[in-house]
Amino acid sequence: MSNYQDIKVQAYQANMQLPKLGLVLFTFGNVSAVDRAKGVFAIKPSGVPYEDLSPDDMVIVDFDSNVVEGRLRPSSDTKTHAVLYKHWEDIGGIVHTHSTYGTAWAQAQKAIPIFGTTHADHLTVDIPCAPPMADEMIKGNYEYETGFQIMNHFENLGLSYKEVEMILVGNHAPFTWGKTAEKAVYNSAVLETVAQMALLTQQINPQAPKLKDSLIKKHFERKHGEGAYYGQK
Ligand SMILES: O=C(CO)[C@@H](O)[C@H](O)COP(=O)(O)O
Repeated sequence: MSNYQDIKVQAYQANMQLPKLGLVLFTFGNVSAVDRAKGVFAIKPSGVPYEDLSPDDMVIVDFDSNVVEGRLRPSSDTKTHAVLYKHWEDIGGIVHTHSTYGTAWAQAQKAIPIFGTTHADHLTVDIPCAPPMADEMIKGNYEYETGFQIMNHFENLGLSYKEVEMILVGNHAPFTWGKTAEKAVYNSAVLETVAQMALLTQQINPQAPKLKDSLIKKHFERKHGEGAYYGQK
């Protein structure tokens, strides 16, 4: 039995949610789960169909992207996950998908506007879209630089990764994170449904206004504020 069995199982189970939720096709996408005490994370191997995966196939990697344990090559996006784990100390899981609607907004290089209460139930700002990667980053350490592209965009916008757990990378696709891999998958599903709703909203009414501040506050706070009353005690 591996010393990292817990995170291997967490990463495996979270990865298997992606095709179930319709967030990936073929071998697209990847999920990782971290063990902060051991300084490693478990991530999907690269290019292996979801139906062929088992917990033992998850690859254990440290925050400098060195493989610590595993028979298979880790996800091609491993360095992006490693950069985010290294610098954003509270996150426990990361997801990358090429889900259709989220990716369409990323390809259009547009943040997803906060049009409705579904969006405000989860975050109070537009879902940010980082600029596409510059040529020197693409020629250099591409996936590593993608991690910094994400972090720099959060810093430029003055956003906290603890409050906004999702981003689009321009020309590429969504990344989400959370306290656990399971929460990061939930965030990917939220991003995708909100992306679809926003696109339809703009098609129906190209001048659709964004949600007013009072409704943003009401919906976010009734779920996440001090006096939250959404759901059961
Ligand atoms: O971003 C991409 C492809 O552009 C990747 O996310 C793949 O969709 C999945 O790659 P592996 O995790 O299997 O290497």
